[in-house]
Amino acid sequence: MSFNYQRIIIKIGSNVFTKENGLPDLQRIEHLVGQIAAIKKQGKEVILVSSGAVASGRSLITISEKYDAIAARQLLASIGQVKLINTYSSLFERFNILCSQVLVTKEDFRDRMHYLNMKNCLELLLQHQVIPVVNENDVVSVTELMFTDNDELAGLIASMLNAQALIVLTNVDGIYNGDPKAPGSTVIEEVAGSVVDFATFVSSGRSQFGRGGMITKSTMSQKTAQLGIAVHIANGTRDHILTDVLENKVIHTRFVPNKTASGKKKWIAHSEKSATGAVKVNDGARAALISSKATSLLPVGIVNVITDFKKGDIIKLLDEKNKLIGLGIAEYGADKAKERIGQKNQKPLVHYDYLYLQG
Ligand SMILES: Nc1ncnc2c1ncn2[C@@H]1O[C@H](COP(=O)(O)OP(=O)(O)O)[C@@H](O)[C@H]1O
Ligand SMILES: N[C@@H](CCC(=O)OP(=O)(O)O)C(=O)O
Repeated sequence: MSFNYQRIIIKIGSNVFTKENGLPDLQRIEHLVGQIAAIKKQGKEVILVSSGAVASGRSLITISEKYDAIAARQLLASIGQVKLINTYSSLFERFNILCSQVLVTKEDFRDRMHYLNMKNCLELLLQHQVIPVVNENDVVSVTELMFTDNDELAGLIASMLNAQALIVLTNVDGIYNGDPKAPGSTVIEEVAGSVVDFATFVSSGRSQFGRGGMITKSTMSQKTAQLGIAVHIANGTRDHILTDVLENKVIHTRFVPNKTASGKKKWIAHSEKSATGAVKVNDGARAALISSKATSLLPVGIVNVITDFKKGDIIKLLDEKNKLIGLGIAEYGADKAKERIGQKNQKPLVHYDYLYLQG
């Protein structure tokens, strides 16, 4: 059985982009671009999230050791991103495909305006048959402003664009049930349903040029799959890997997407700690929500926005006595919710399918 996804995010990790000597692996990149072009020619939409700015910078300049790691990374990435995008651009050109550069920061996912600008631009690029090449803006993202790594960024892009699948290419065959190098460790081929604690068998160590390691891949993949997006973790250093993953012909790890609304609710139920915003609802809304009828939270029943949030965030629903009634995914951000407080005939703030009510 092959996977017939229409919108696919492909993430190329530092370790796939880079050779052992820290320089870009141009042959590998060329081979991957050929496969992406073939996928695109089938009428599918592809968004590429690619690491490699620092590695590309390293191939162009040597910098003195007197600079600290942060300054060195900024400098290398700033120089290297030009080379990275030029490399992709000239390789895609061979297939008459246009690609574009999209550099983002963590802040762009927190700020609603930035979020919508980014989403609208990516949609527009896809409508114009362009392959967006996304990377973190390493020049401005330093220390706490940074994504854990580009896996986190790829997961956010996948849910923002409602992709069917995210393929994460790394330098191992998938997630192993122990140390990948230890004899007897095997690749976990399928992760479905209940939440798995990967920390028990995935070590926090990362490979030579990676940033987050396999733990962030596992956490991000579980979250993304719970939102209904399939995640495949596969070995990008193997030939024909993308076509083989899509044809289900190669061993790798697949996180089965949660297709049921109840599964999504289950995931939301575990997400109280990640809830960013909170709204207070009136007694009428409370009664409607906890009744046996499937009811969404409408602005007419909202009394107050207590803490701000953006579209897609998990928010807490509190009653008039500040008791937690449930959690849900916001269909729009706090600004719009505030404008609509108490108004009739408005779009639900939380759709029933994305609403979990405390028992
Ligand atoms: N249980 C495990 N299964 C697979 N890889 C693991 C595991 N534990 C640790 N790793 C390490 O995670 C690395 C991949 O993550 P990372 O360094 O972030 O790569 P990338 O740059 O491709 O994102 C592997 O090279 C491997 O050494
Ligand atoms: N943005 C950086 C890469 C960040 C990073 O290392 O991410 P990852 O490949 O996921 O470990 C770059 O382009 O060099």
